[in-house]
Order: sequence, then C-alpha cells, then structure tokens
Amino acid sequence: MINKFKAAFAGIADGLGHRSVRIQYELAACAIAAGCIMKLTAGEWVAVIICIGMVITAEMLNTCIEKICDMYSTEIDARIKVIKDIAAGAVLAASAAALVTAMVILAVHLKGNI
Ligand SMILES: Nc1ncnc2c1ncn2[C@@H]1O[C@H](COP(=O)(O)OP(=O)(O)OP(=O)(O)O)[C@@H](O)[C@H]1O
Repeated sequence: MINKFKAAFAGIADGLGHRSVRIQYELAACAIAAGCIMKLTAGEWVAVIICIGMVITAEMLNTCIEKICDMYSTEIDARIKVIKDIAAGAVLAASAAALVTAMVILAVHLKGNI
C-alpha cells in the first residue's frame, strides 16, 4: 500500500516535469488564490476543487497518452494524430467546464457586490 502511494506521488512529481502539466498546477494555484480573495462558499469550493482535479487529471492522462504514442512512433501517422487529438480534446472539454464554472461563480459574486 505504501509503495503504491510512493509510486503515485512519484508520478505527480514526474508530471510536474512537463510544462503543460505544470501550467495546469499554476492555474489551479491562481484559482485557489482567487477563491480565497473572493471568500467562496463551501459549495463553490467543492465546484472549484472538482474542476481543478478534473483538469489536472485530464492533462496528466493526455501527457501519458502522448508519451505512449511517441514510444510507438515519432513518424507522422494519421492514427497517432487521431489518438493525440482525442486526448487533447479531453483536456479542452475539462478546461471548458472549469472555465464556465469559474464564470458562473464570478458572476454570482459580482452580482452580490453591485
Ligand atoms: N506522430 C504524429 N503523427 C501525426 N500527428 C501528430 C503526431 N504527433 C503529434 N501530432 C499532432 O500534433 C498535435 C500535438 O501533438 P504533441 O505531441 O506535440 O502534443 P502537444 O500538445 O504539443 O504536447 P505537450 O502536451 O507536450 O505540449 C497532436 O494533437 C496531433 O494533431
């Protein structure tokens, strides 16, 4: 059990070595900072944390898929293009949901301050 956790934490550390994953962690830190400034409610925090988890998970899996594809071949290949595009689409879908969630929370707080 401890070894499994060690491997998982090592995976998180490895993920941080990739620029696209690191950017998502940085955006997550910005979202948490903004949430503290805006004094989010418990429900809003739950939504923010779910979005952060979803986007980081999608980006880490996308990075894994890219690596597996590159291990298979670095030559131009229509099948690899489809696989990588679908994986990138998953990150986009998660990010779009996170963006809409952020906009709804922001709108609610701006409305409350008017
Ligand atoms: N071997 C390949 N054959 C065909 N198309 C590819 C191949 N490798 C990459 N592509 C195309 O380029 C796009 C970007 O792929 P790449 O592996 O460079 O990901 P990236 O998003 O730039 O990587 P990172 O997440 O490291 O920034 C893919 O979505 C795909 O459309």
